[in-house]
Amino acid sequence: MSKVGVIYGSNSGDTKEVVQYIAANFNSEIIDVKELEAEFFTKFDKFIFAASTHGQGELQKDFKAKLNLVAEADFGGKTIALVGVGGQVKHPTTFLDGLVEFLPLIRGAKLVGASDVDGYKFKHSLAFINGKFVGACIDFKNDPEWKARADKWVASIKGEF
Ligand SMILES: Cc1cc2nc3c(=O)[nH]c(=O)nc-3n(C[C@H](O)[C@H](O)[C@H](O)COP(=O)(O)O)c2cc1C
Repeated sequence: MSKVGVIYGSNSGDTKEVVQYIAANFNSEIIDVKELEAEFFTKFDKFIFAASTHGQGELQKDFKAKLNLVAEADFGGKTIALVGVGGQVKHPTTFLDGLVEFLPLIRGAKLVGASDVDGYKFKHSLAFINGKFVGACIDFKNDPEWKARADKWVASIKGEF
């Protein structure tokens, strides 16, 4: 199994906890996006980007501040899976919206890990495209079963990672 580079952005630690739980299933190196440098993208062929949504549907601020590095990286032949953490109860019209900020920047990559609604309730999400979320979607604060959801997602991408 080749090593997976895992990058997360998290305000209060929710996404950090989620991504640590997920990454334990892989041979991985995890970094806080605050530590991200361009060289990290040259070290692996597979990546997981994990970020919460804040503000009015915006990508977590530390990841946003490093999007220039994502835009400049060459993801040709590489595989990426996204993990979004958000809140469907208080933010039902912008649920996980921040996740889509990655999409135009990772065009060269093979994007894997789209997931089903699976009981989540929201009015609108930019991250919900063609009947699927573009990655794992986790409502850490409102979903006591989030680990089962994460397990299911990990099983769905195991063939790719
Ligand atoms: C001010 C504020 C704005 C938020 N806006 C959104 C939002 O637009 N969409 C969403 O899905 N979640 C939103 N959330 C919920 C967070 O994404 C959620 O609490 C998440 O678990 C935080 O994870 P973190 O600690 O890793 O940053 C917001 C939370 C706060 C405090």
